[in-house]
Amino acid sequence: MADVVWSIAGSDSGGGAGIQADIKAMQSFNVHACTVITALTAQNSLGVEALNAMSTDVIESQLQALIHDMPAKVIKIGMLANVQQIQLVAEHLSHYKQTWSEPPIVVYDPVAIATSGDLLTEEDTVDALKTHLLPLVDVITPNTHETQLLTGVYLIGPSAVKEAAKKLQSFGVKSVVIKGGHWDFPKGYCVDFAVSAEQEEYWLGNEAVVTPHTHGTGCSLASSLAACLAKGYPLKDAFILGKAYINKGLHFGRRYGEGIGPVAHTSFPEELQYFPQVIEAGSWLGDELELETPSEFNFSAGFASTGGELGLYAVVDTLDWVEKCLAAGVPTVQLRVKDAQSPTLEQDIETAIALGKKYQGRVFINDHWQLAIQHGAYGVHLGQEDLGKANLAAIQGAGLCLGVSTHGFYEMVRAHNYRPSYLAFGAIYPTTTKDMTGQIQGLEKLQHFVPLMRATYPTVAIGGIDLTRAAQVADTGVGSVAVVRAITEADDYETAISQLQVMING
Ligand SMILES: Cc1ncc(COP(=O)(O)OP(=O)(O)O)c(N)n1
Ligand SMILES: Cc1ncsc1CCOP(=O)(O)O
Ligand SMILES: [Mg+2]
Repeated sequence: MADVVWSIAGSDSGGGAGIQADIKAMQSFNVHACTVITALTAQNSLGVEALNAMSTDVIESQLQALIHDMPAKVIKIGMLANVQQIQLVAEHLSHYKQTWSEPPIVVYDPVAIATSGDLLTEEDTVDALKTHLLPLVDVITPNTHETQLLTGVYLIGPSAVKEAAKKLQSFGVKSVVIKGGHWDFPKGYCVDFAVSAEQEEYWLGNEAVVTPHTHGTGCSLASSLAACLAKGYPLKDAFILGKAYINKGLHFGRRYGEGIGPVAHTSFPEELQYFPQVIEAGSWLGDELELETPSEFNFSAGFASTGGELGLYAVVDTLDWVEKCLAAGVPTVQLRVKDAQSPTLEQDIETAIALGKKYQGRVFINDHWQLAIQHGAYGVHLGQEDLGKANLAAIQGAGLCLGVSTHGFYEMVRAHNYRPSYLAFGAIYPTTTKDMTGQIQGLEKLQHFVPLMRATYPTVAIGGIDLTRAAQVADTGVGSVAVVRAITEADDYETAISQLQVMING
């Protein structure tokens, strides 16, 4: 199925919000937008002059036209003008969810009040939304006003935001994204909260972009998030990309009429400056949000520098392979021993570090950071789940380099909080070396990861890379290619190493 997203929403004659914003945002993420128009607003940059709701027959005919010809991966819903519209759309969604072989993901941006302050829906709709629509919604993206309207929870602080999100989930919504654009907490910041269907909570935040040209931000965020979900990105990635897209759009927003202008529609965000921070416990924003388990880690200090890109990177599990790779001129080697009970673990780590010194190669130790510090390794490689467990301050204090695995945009922005020595992106292709189910990134995503991070970090691509794929991976501009089987299962490992080196280094 092609990446088709439907927008069920109102038309904004001023071109800044509603259907018009949705199409532009979806186009920026290279998905195809189909539209079902629920209302025609007569609107300009100064406000809403009239609202003409479509009859349910007109909405029904638009849905019928799309159902068989262009079924959606994601259905994004914006303005629903009255109870009849809510009931009709809910009936359709319920039917699609039960009968489509690939049921659509439903994203609902509960448009209630325009940026101008004008009401965009009849007042008796809240009960109908709760009864009919919310139980069918996979992701809801209300702003603070809409959250308060739907939940009755007044957002006086971070715990109230969490309480409101839980209440939305109690109405049947799976995941909740509460946008903090109108919240101004902490002062001058824009902080958003998300909780997933699995109850994982996280906050994203950045300094508020100061501009009057904010019309259409809500619709555009929900549409970019919907587009990313249609491309198969996990919600965390879709959300952080949506935020970056809006921040960039606010930066380039401009006036077209007498009043406030619309958020600009630009392109897939590939500039780190527009991305929000993933807020960690122990950081300044984390403290403001009263996040638990404050860590002693100094976020701004950063880890030792590798002095440049890492070139061919061999990930191996024996000393024999460490030595063969170093002797064949591989500049970066990782000892990856997954058996923490191995009786020779410490000895192997010590010897691998000594071999690195002998051959003047960089030897990273996977997982076993205490032994790496103890024996003076060049560096340590850790996964995302290790970031909260390992003593990063000790690794930093001992002057070791730190490499961090990332599997998507959210994780790489999170890793950026720690200012590591390099970032690894994976798995690019399916691999039999490690179970990476649900974490295959593909070349297209790598093409976005590299420009985002290359100016700030040495970059590494890993997972399923072999001689047939290394050239196209290197073409993305990634600084290093990490491989296991391409070396250890090669007929002639030395030839494989030299061929890989040529592909990577040109
Ligand atoms: C260069 C490089 N990138 C990624 C990984 C994966 O590390 P991690 O996420 O810690 O998983 P395990 O390797 O421990 O299974 C890596 N080892 N090296
Ligand atoms: C350790 C690891 N992390 C992500 S993919 C991977 C294994 C890569 O192995 P291969 O190069 O054999 O596909
Ligand atoms: Mg590991």
